[in-house]
Amino acid sequence: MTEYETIIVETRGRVGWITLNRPEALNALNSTLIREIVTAGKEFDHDPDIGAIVLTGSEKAFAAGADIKEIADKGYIDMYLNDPFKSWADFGRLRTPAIAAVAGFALGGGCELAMMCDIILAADTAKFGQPEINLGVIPGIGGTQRLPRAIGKYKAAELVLTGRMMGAEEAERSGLVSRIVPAAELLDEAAKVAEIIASKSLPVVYAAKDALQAAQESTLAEGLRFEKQAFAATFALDDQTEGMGAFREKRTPEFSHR
Ligand SMILES: CC(C)=CC(=O)SCCNC(=O)CCNC(=O)[C@H](O)C(C)(C)COP(=O)(O)OP(=O)(O)OC[C@H]1O[C@@H](n2cnc3c(N)ncnc32)[C@H](O)[C@@H]1OP(=O)(O)O
Repeated sequence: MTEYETIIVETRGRVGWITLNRPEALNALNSTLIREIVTAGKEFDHDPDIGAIVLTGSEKAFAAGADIKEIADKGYIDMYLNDPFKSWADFGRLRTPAIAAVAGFALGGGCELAMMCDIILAADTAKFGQPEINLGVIPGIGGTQRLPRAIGKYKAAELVLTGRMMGAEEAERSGLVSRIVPAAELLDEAAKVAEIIASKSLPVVYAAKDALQAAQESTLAEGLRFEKQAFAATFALDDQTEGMGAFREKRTPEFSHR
């Protein structure tokens, strides 16, 4: 089992939990934290006994963005050729559904990390934003691409160009978060959602996630073609026979993940 310095990694049943743990810096994403989140995510992704991942921070901050103190003195070549953020692409490619449970600040890279997840549950204390413009830079790990897709061009432009933060209610109204829950219930709700997903057939969950991803990355015609194939492929699975058989027999399905 890998040892971690800046995150807490646990397995609860079929759910893998990653808790960011740099409270002194509001979970600012330094190179160690980035490496550890990506490593833990990939380890869960390779474990067939894990059916969902929850990613969370503290009550005060999910993550306050890239570690400004670590990158402040870097130059163009450091950021472009040596790209300290390139491993985030691996997190974005995880096949296991990831749920971001966000309380407090999710800013800059923190907001971008939440948007790499499939579901965002927000505590009523959550605050989202892309304040990079205040630092003389722009978002660098997907903010200018995923935010407009999530909340629309005009809302995203206002946030990215002004650096304004938005609270949980505005984020929910805008379509950035799946649901708001009272802060005290955030982790229990995230656990419930994750356990429900993890109770389904793993290959079918992967297929559903792939199809949802295709909706973000392709035209409607391409996405519909992708869905048609993926849907037909589920009929090759034992779990389709089990799921539909269980419905006919009025019992709960027992998926074998095959
Ligand atoms: C991914 C890419 C490409 C870009 C980015 O993400 S750039 C970063 C974007 N994020 C920000 O600009 C947010 C920066 N943080 C803040 O504005 C504030 O900390 C706050 C509004 C989130 C919270 O303010 P508060 O007054 O409640 O707390 P602080 O005293 O400011 O913070 C406590 C402690 O944490 C350190 N901190 C906070 N954020 C970062 C960060 N992003 N990088 C490094 N360190 C951070 C802060 O300096 C302070 O520690 P010290 O007292 O030891 O300085």
